[in-house]
Amino acid sequence: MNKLKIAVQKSGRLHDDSMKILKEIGISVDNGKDQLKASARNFPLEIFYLRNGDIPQYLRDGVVDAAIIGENVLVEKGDDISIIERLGFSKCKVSIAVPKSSNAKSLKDLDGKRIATSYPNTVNQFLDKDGIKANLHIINGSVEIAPNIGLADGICDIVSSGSTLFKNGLKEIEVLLKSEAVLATSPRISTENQTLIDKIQFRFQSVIKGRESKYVLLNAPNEKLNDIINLLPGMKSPTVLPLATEGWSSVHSVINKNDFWNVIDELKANGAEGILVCPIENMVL
Ligand SMILES: Nc1ncnc2c1ncn2[C@@H]1O[C@H](COP(=O)(O)OP(=O)(O)OP(=O)(O)O)[C@@H](O)[C@H]1O
Ligand SMILES: O=P(O)(O)OC[C@H]1O[C@H](OP(=O)(O)OP(=O)(O)O)[C@H](O)[C@@H]1O
Ligand SMILES: [Mg+2]
Repeated sequence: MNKLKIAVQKSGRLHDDSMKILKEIGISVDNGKDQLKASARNFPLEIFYLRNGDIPQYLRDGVVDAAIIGENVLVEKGDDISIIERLGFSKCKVSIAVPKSSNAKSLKDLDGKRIATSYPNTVNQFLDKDGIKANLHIINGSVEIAPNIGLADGICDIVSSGSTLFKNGLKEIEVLLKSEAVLATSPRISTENQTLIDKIQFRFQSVIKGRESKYVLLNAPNEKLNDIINLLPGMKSPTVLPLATEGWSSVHSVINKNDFWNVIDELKANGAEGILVCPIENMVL
């Protein structure tokens, strides 16, 4: 039987969240940690466990049909690869940083200087855009140490919490790009497998929408129902059911999880009581 081949990072920062989201879209695999390939039990799909940095080439060659990969890796070496879904995890930045004592305020100030990085193509794209030149020192890891050992005047690397920069006496001066895990597809995907990826993409969308939303239940005095409903628009409109207690209703709605904290005080001020906020597994619109 024809199977969709999807790559995930073998080990590293993307692995666990990639496996988690595959599980949430209903793909179940035997623990494949020590295997390089695993078959799903309940979908025509094979998972290939690969290095994140190698995945763009596998996609380009059509060895895999799709992949969960860091967007920054596609900027670096996969600008011909299509992103079909942003997955909302492994969020980070690719930034320029310099020693705290440096006067440089942006990449432009590193004209003619030395920059250490694992992302030379990305840095070059931005250098070319600004019409400046720098000497790139390409290293595979521990980039933040380079200025301290006299190897570079600045660095370009991944920044998330900023603690690695801080520990190495560096400061961020420019964010080149923001990145998150994405679902990307091969330019050589077959029509048959495109149909399978469409099915999978729909499932990813349902899970991501669900993760962004909360199901809210509350009790409201009837005279305040309209005000409360206006605060909770819901997917179509909120569900309103009478409570056994005269003059009260139960209101059910779906709300963006970030919006909830913005309306909670107003809900309470309008007399809402017994507010429950529940996670949503999937949301099919
Ligand atoms: N500190 C971080 N916080 C959030 N996301 C990060 C962080 N560091 C890296 N990432 C994201 O996770 C991806 C994988 O990072 P990781 O360090 O595990 O592997 P890698 O060294 O880039 O890849 P490989 O699998 O080729 O060894 C990166 O491409 C980036 O998108
Ligand atoms: O801003 P922070 O939260 O400190 O994260 C940034 C650090 O995380 C990544 O390294 P990682 O830990 O993945 O190690 P690696 O260089 O071996 O991949 C990245 O290369 C930075 O060094
Ligand atoms: Mg890393």
